[in-house]
Amino acid sequence: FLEEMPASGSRPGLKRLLSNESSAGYCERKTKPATSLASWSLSTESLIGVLPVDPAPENYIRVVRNCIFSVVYPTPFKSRTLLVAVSKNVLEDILDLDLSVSKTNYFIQLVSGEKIVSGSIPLAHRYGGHQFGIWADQLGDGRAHIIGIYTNRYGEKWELQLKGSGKTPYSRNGDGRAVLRSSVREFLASEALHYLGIPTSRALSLVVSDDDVWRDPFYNGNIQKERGAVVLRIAKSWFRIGSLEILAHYGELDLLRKLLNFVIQEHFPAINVKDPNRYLDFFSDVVSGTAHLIASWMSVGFAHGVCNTDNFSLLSITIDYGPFGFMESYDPNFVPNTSDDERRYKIGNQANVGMFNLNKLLQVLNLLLDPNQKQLAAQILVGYPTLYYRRFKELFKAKLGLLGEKENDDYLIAFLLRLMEDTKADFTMTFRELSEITQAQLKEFNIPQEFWALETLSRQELFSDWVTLYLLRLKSNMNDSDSRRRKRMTSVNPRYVLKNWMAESAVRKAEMNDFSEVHLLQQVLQHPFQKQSLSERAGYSSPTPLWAKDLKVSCSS
Ligand SMILES: Nc1ncnc2c1ncn2[C@@H]1O[C@H](COP(=O)(O)OP(=O)(O)OP(=O)(O)O)[C@@H](O)[C@H]1O
Repeated sequence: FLEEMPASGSRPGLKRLLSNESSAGYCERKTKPATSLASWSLSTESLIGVLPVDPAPENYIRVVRNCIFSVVYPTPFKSRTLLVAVSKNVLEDILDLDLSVSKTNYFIQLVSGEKIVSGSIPLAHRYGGHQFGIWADQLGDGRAHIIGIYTNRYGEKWELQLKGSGKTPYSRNGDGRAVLRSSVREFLASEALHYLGIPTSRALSLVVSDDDVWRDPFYNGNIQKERGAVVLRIAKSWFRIGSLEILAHYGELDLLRKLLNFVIQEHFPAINVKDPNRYLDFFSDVVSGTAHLIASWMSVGFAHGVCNTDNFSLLSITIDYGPFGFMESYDPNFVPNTSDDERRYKIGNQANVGMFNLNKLLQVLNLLLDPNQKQLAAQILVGYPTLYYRRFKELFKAKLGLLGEKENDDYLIAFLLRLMEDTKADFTMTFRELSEITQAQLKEFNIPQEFWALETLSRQELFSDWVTLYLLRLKSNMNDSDSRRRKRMTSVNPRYVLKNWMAESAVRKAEMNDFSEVHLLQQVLQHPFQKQSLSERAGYSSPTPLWAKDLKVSCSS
């Protein structure tokens, strides 16, 4: 992780925005969540009142120019639908609705795309992007519909989007659908990242239908029948780097300016939209937000899997849960995406790919900058590696319980990661067990039997050297005690992450209409830092079961 970064540069002055705040930060609510949807309203007016819409009203696949959105209604499933899961936290704390609302017919109709809240005009967004490093031209929401924006009791605006809800003008060769398998994964993982404290889109609900959807999961001609599903997901904004790239590519510069001004005005309140340097400030925020986001992925071993520019949010939140994976045994070459033959999106390369994507954003912004601003923007990008590495180090120091700054901290972190790489020790559980073990136990190499990850790590002959250095470093923590260290470390080192085998186990049951493990994982992953008996019994902190040792995740969704 440490060696693959490009050389660092100077750090630009930065105003950090990003507020995908966790609900934990909310003050206690004064009003009760609504028990009916009767007066609950959604609208897309705040988008389409400002940003141009495709003049063609018909829903057919086409090249679209000079607009940001197409008006297009979701296509309801033909068969019956079933509500598989709901996030109570999203429903109550963000959307101000009582859980009882999710039991109503109307709710299921809304979250499956069968009905639209009266007055709200559903939209598909036009965007482009670089996929695997190559310009892909027009992409757009080919199976997603923004069904409205909700303004909650804090005045926050949240965009509600269905994924898997039917064809749009941007569907290209696709069927507009998503399958249950990938929808379970997106539903669980986006919520899991939120509870790990990582900025992300959230998921309100997961609906499955009996509609047939045909997929070739491993692109080997083995086509199988699956079931269509829809996730209702929410974000403050769904705009991506690709949202700007398409406008730059087609020379739609007035529209580019308009969209940028809109994004800044709506989502970057610290930037004055009249300031001639606003695009520089915006770039600076996106650069730091992206650096922080990727560092936080690394801190929990999360590999996004498809870091294309159309999957990189302008708000630096995690979006598009495709063939993502949480790394199990530590390996910087870990690639969750089976179709990424060149390993472009391996976990150890995510920070570099972030730089590539930010450079694509820079190329777009350069069209609107004067020569002096262009120079400054280039310097901002040069500062990205430093920002990334600083955040990475902060997070890994916290994972090791280190306070203050010591000369050898980099070495201590790199040394441990190297030991983990050599032994293939489990990433999540190594850090967790280091959080749970006492210094006295470590000193005596008295590793409790159930600490299987540390046991693996200890097989490396240099383990004892590392422990000696680590214990020495812990001594230099000011005003600390071992119990305080352990408490700190257990609050940042999760015991449970959504490993592929867990998601797969839940998916296999869900395909048989048994949603119990989806619900169990949903519950467990809301408290990833707390030891839970149900989760222990399910083996979620145990070594990967044998059946899942060579599990591969399909990229087709
Ligand atoms: N089955 C499908 N039908 C139509 N379009 C699709 C389908 N699958 C993917 N696409 C489109 O292909 C592009 C890239 O796909 P990708 O899987 O990265 O996106 P996605 O997961 O559908 O969307 P998002 O990034 O919003 O989560 C997007 O424009 C997406 O809308």
